Amino acid sequence: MSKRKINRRQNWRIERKQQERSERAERAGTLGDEALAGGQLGAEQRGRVIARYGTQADIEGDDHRVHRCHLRTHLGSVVAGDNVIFCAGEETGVVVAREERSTELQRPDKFGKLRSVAANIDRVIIVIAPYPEPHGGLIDRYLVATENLGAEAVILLNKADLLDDDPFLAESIDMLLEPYAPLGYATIRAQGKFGAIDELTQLLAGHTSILVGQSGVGKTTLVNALLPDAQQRVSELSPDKQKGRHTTTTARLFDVPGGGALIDSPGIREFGLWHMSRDEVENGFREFRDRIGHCRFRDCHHQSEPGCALTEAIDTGAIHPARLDSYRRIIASLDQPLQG
Ligand SMILES: Nc1nc2c(ncn2[C@@H]2O[C@H](COP(=O)(O)OP(=O)(O)OP(=O)(O)O)[C@@H](O)[C@H]2O)c(=O)[nH]1
Ligand SMILES: [Zn+2]
Repeated sequence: MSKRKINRRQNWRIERKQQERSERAERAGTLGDEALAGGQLGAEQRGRVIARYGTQADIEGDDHRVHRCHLRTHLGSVVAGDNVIFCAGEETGVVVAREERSTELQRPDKFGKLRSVAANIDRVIIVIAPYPEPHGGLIDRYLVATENLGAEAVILLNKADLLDDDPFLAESIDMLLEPYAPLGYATIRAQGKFGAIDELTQLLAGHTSILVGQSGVGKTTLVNALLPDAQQRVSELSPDKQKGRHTTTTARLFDVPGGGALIDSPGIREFGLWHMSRDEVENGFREFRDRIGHCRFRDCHHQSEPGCALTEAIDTGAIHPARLDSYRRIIASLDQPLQG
C-alpha cells in the first residue's frame, strides 16, 4: 500500500469519527430533550429570555411564568431579550429555537472576540444629571453607540429638582440639550429620588430599553423607582449564592409596569464606552451622513481642511458646533483608553 493510500484511509477514518461525533451531539440536542429536562415536557410555546446562566436560561412564557430551561446545543448564542420557542418541564424545560433578533448588543470579551450581551433592544435611555456634570461629548458618544445598535435614543435629564433654584445651572443644561430635539431625539426629565418618573414610564411602554449613563447620575435610583420589587424577584429566582452572584453580572430582563421591558446589568450600563471604529463614529452622527463624502478632499478629516462639508454646514446652521466638536473629540480618543 502506498503512503498516499494510507493517508487517504486515515483521513477517511478521521472524517468518519468527526461525523459520528457531530451526529451524537445532534442527538443529544434533539432526542435527549426529555432526559436533559429530567421529565415530561409540555407543548412548544413562545417566550422571552430573562437571563442566561451557562447552559441554562430563565424564560418568561406568555403566561408570565418563569421557567428554568436547558438550551439545545445548536441554538447558538442565547441572551437576555431573545425571543424563543421552548417546552416547559416539571423541573427544567428546554429551549428548542431562537427567533431572529431585531438588534444585537455585542461587546468584546477579554480576548477581543465580540459576544452578544442582549437582544432586541429598541430604545436606549441616556441618563444625564446636572451633577455629576456631564463630560464633554459623552451624550454624543452614547448616541453614536445607539445609532450603531439600530435603536432609538432618548436623553433623560435626571435630578431635575437641582435646577429649581439655580437659573444659571438651568441655562447651562438647556444649552447642553439644545442640539438634540432638532435632530429628532426625545429629551425628557425625571426626579428618580422623588419617584417622579412619569415621562420615563410612558417612553418605556411597549419597548425593550436599557438605561445608560455615567456613574452617579441616578440609574439605580431610577430602576428602583420603576421596579420596586425587582430586588425581591432576583432573590426569589436565585435562592443559592452562586446564581445570586451571576445575576449581578449577567444581563437581565425586567417587565416594566405599563407593558415594556428593561434590560439591565453593570455591563450593560457601560454600553457606549466600548471601543468604536471611525466608520461607526461617522455613522453615529445622523446629521453628518448626507454630508460625508462631499468635502473638497477625499481624505478630509473634518478638522481644519478647506472645503470641508461639515465645517461649512456649521456656517449654514445645519450642524451644531457642539456636535462637530464632539465628533472631533471622539475621533481623537479612538486610540486612547477612555477615562471614566
Ligand atoms: N437631587 C436628586 N438626587 C438624586 C435623584 N436621583 C438620584 N439621586 C441621587 O444621586 C446619587 C446617585 O444615584 P445612583 O442611583 O446610585 O446613581 P447611579 O447612576 O446608579 O450610579 P452608579 O451605580 O455609580 O452607576 C444618590 O445619592 C441618589 O440619591 C434626583 O432625582 N434628585
Ligand atoms: Zn470634511
